[in-house]
Amino acid sequence: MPRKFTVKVPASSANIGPGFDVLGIGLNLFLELNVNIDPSHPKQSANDAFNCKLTYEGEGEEDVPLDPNQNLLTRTALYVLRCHEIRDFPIGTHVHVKNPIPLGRGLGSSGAAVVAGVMLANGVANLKLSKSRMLDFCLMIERHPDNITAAMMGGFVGSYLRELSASELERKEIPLAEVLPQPAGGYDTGLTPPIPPMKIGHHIKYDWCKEIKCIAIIPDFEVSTAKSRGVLPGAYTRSDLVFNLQRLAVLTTALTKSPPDAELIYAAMQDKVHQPYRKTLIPGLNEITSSITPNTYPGLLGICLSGAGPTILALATDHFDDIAAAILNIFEKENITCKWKLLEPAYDGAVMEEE
Ligand SMILES: Nc1ncnc2c1ncn2[C@@H]1O[C@H](COP(=O)(O)OP(=O)(O)OP(=O)(O)O)[C@@H](O)[C@H]1O
Ligand SMILES: N[C@@H](CCO)C(=O)O
Repeated sequence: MPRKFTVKVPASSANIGPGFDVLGIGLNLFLELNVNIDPSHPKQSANDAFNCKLTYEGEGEEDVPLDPNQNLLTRTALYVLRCHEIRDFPIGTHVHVKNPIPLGRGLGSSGAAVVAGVMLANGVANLKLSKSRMLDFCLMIERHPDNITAAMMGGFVGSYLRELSASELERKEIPLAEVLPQPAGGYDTGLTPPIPPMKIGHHIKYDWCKEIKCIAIIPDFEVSTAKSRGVLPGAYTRSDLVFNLQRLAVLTTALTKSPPDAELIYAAMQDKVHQPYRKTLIPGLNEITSSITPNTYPGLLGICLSGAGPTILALATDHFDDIAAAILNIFEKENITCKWKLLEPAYDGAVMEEE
């Protein structure tokens, strides 16, 4: 019997200033997979490894590999399938990807792809995994929970990885290349995929004051998360950690209150753990986070780097065009062009709809 279903996964913004690797917001920009399984069309092109034909439109269409052996989405799905002793996609699987999330810009494109890959495996093989169990699989691949949790669960979330026992650590502290061998056929060499321990990630969904909108200013260059993590120090001073913890504690509640308190939120979105180090990768970041304030721009609540950058996230209740123009202007002085989007939280997170 032919089957059709759709998977939709939101973009996300992580950190929100002081909440490095902790806070995330799912955003209403959705990676979409249209999945069609028709056993009467077993093989359609030379690239159809593992019974899967992959087609793609949108952000990344020039660069994203369409070989299921190489593509992050299908490699993730194959990892989950192999953990359930399933070798291939069902015969005649066609996955069409529509992606509006820019790659390598700090809007959680890789987190969305990983979540979508896990949901794809769950859907094609009817594994009936809960969202919480699917999160475990995602966290084996992307090992900071902020984007992944926001993409899977939606809304404004705080998350942590639980401390694992020594025997669980043996299974989790596995090189990424063993979880996601590239090509995905690496499992054929006899490697058994490492099955995730249960409940690796824990999260809480905060309320969100609905008047607060999210302005994303997206520069036209990429900064890979790996590179942006590479510039961070291995240790911090106590005063810098306390600075962030104090603000984090205030921010998670400040963003739930109506009307929002701009002075409180602006100060609570300051950070000393990642943004100061990342300004070497993102020209203009320092000026943007220090010169555009609620005093000079009414309606603005706070500004931060989105995820690992280079996108800037501004939270605001009003005057969105003026705030975006001020940020675009600073980037322009650095010869950086940008596009911008007015977004809102994606409250429901990832969804699968069967036709
Ligand atoms: N839809 C997709 N299909 C296949 N691969 C993707 C897709 N989206 C992202 N990727 C892979 O993830 C990489 C980008 O991941 P990276 O973590 O560097 O940035 P990001 O997730 O966009 O930003 P951040 O983690 O800061 O929010 C891309 O270069 C590509 O390899
Ligand atoms: N918390 C992560 C988000 C990017 O994936 C970082 O800032 O590096």
